[in-house]
Amino acid sequence: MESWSRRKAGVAQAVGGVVKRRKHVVLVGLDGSGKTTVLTRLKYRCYVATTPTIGFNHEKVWGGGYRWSCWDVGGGERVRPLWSTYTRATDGVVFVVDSASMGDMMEEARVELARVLKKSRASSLQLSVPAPPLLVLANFQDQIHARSAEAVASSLGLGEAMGVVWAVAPVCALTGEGLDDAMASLRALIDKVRQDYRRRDRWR
Ligand SMILES: Nc1nc2c(ncn2[C@@H]2O[C@H](COP(=O)(O)OP(=O)(O)OP(=O)(O)O)[C@@H](O)[C@H]2O)c(=O)[nH]1
Ligand SMILES: [Mg+2]
Repeated sequence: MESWSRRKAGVAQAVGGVVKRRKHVVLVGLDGSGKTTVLTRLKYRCYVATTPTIGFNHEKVWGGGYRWSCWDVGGGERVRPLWSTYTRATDGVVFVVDSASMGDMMEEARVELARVLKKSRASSLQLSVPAPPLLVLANFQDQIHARSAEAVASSLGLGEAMGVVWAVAPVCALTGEGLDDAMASLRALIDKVRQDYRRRDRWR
């Protein structure tokens, strides 16, 4: 009898493992910031030459020891209004930045980030789900003039007023440096947001 219930528990655990869903994550950011390079690096574990993304790319990838369903949306000015379609009800938003870019590009990134976060918060409110956390990838860290993660956070105006849980990770998509740590920290942010939301829900 005991061995039967233990076997049943084992089966339940195995099934639980299989049905556990991949976390859904969306890569957004200005054109040329390295989104597709990040995606292909996570998928193939090597550098793949890219061309500008017209629509989107989607891949199932591993990163930081977790499975992800990863959407990479083009960053050209004309397709940016489409970002919010992808960030709606996602588990996490990844904003990719060229840390070595000129000040006016950083300012453009700040404006676009604020815009996409505002829309993401609004749709989460509408769907009664927690706002997805934000991970900023401070990419191009191989460049000599690359800003540090702290400097990128400051240039993007990140702070408590953002209304979302956020973190900045220094990475280089060209070599893959920092990407696994970044994805692991995104997973931790997602878990924290879920736990906080459940805890708050219990007190309502
Ligand atoms: N040196 C360096 N080059 C990078 C890095 N990441 C990406 N690149 C290069 O930057 C260029 C643009 O990268 P993409 O990944 O195509 O940029 P994207 O954000 O997908 O651009 P769109 O699809 O137009 O939105 C490519 O030539 C990449 O090889 C990096 O960390 N360091
Ligand atoms: Mg691209």
